[in-house]
Amino acid sequence: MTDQSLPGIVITGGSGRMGQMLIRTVLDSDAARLAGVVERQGHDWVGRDIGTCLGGAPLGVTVTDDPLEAFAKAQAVIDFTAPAATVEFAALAAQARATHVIGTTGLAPEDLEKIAAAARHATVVRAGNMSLGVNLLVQLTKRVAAALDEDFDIEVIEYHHNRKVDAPSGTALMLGEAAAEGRGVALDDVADRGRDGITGARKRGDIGFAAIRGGGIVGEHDVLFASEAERIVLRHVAEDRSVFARGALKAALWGQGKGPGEYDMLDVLGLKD
Ligand SMILES: NC(=O)C1=CN([C@@H]2O[C@H](COP(=O)(O)OP(=O)(O)OC[C@H]3O[C@@H](n4cnc5c(N)ncnc54)[C@H](O)[C@@H]3O)[C@@H](O)[C@H]2O)C=CC1
Ligand SMILES: O=C(O)C1=N[C@H](C(=O)O)C[C@H](O)C1
Repeated sequence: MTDQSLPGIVITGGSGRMGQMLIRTVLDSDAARLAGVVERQGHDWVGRDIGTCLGGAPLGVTVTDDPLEAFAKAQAVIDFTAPAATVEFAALAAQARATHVIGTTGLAPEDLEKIAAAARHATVVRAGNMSLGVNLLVQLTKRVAAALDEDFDIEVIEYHHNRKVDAPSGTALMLGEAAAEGRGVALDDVADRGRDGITGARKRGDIGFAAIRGGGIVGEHDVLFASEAERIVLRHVAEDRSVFARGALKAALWGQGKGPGEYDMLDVLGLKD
């Protein structure tokens, strides 16, 4: 029997790679209960019990395509879907006063504005990577970039599976932001996000990005600092998606009782400078 006093969590995009991992993580947790699962309209899981969708016994949670109805019965929403869906969910989670944990990447500036508006009414935790390791790497990147001058070229190289739809990855952008902050510059002024053809020599001070896509790679990120005489590489490898799901659940629980506002995983993990 599920303990109804535990915080109720809704997982959006429940059939996705992250959605399934998140559902299993919540079901395995002693600190939270699965309050709902949302999928897009027309998806063949809608109307079915999530336990049977996952190939097991019924769990008494029916997959719905009505996000507001699900959010209204929950304390938190964990959302790893797609930008258009996440913007819609941000407004609905705010309406339901549920903590909104956003893992979705590829968000455009106008999407971020809408999420910021929702965060005036509810707690939002958003990060392009929810793992402990990457968030430590963010802080390390900032420190190394601050310690080195522009004799060191900075490149962020990311590796992902062949189904990923956005580039650079959300993590690569977090690492680029950290490197820029360490250097005391704005990333928008120095980012070099695509090289093809006669590009000319590399511009001193630029922060470059490269995206590799292949097979089932879960997610790997290198931050390269290269001078004429030496190279430093900071690297994170996600061996499986559970690192993201565990971080997201931690964020959902951390958000309980927090006031409205937009937070990130550095807040959740206590890693802010
Ligand atoms: N922040 C982090 O730590 C991580 C972020 N991600 C990001 O999470 C997102 C999802 O990644 P994956 O699970 O690999 O993708 P996926 O394509 O396997 O899953 C996305 C799911 O969202 C569902 N969806 C789309 N629109 C919807 C709507 N309007 N309503 C309900 N459900 C909807 C889809 O049907 C699908 O099940 C991507 O943006 C990815 O970059 C992935 C891993 C870690
Ligand atoms: O799409 C993915 O898979 C991942 N997306 C996130 C990103 O864009 O950085 C995090 C992780 O690397 C996996």
